[in-house]
Amino acid sequence: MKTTFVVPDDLEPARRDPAAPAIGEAVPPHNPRCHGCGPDAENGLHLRAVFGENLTATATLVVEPRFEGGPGVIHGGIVSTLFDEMMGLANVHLGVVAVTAVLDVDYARPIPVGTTLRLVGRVLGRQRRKVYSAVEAFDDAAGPDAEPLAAGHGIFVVVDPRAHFAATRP
Ligand SMILES: CCCCCCCCCCCCCCCC(=O)SCCNC(=O)CCNC(=O)[C@H](O)C(C)(C)COP(=O)(O)OP(=O)(O)OC[C@H]1O[C@@H](n2cnc3c(N)ncnc32)[C@H](O)[C@@H]1OP(=O)(O)O
Repeated sequence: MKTTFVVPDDLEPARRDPAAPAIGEAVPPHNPRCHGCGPDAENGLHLRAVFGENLTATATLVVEPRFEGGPGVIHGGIVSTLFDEMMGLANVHLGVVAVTAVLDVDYARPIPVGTTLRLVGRVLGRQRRKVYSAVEAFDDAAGPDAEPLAAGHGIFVVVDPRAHFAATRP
């Protein structure tokens, strides 16, 4: 990967919220209308992620023709959306509400329509209100040792949801 995103080397360890659903359980959607994970989002991505060890969340997604950008390949904006969402879902381990401040995407390989992607989001650590997270997308058919097709990083900032969404929630 050729990203220039810098992960600080002095991150504080992130701690799992004891009240979070157990490892192996589904990550609850943060908003039923969320375009990434919401079951009620018309035309949404409907990602279903599962909590994993080491503050990870994993999901699979088939690249449907409606996700096409260049001929026969996934649109880069869809990859960005998947990455934002998968890191946001991994952050649920922490029991905080954190919104995206920075999203960095390394598009390493073209991803053909029809590919089954395995998406793995992971919390790297914290720095005051910031949560640093990472994500990778693999061809699920390529086996466990395959290189990622794309990878990303994010900085999420912990907010008070009542104040942050006060003006916008229905
Ligand atoms: C009751 C209601 C129920 C609700 C139910 C729950 C809903 C749960 C929804 C979850 C959602 C997740 C889903 C996926 C994630 C999205 O897609 S979220 C949507 C996209 N993101 C947004 O809309 C965020 C828009 N931006 C903002 O609101 C504000 O810029 C932010 C991010 C909150 C930061 O503003 P702020 O609170 O004033 O923070 P500020 O004090 O400036 O900075 C705090 C720290 O972050 C750093 N920082 C801030 N911005 C940046 C930046 N752009 N670059 C680098 N560093 C930055 C600062 O430098 C500072 O760091 P330190 O000084 O500690 O080193």
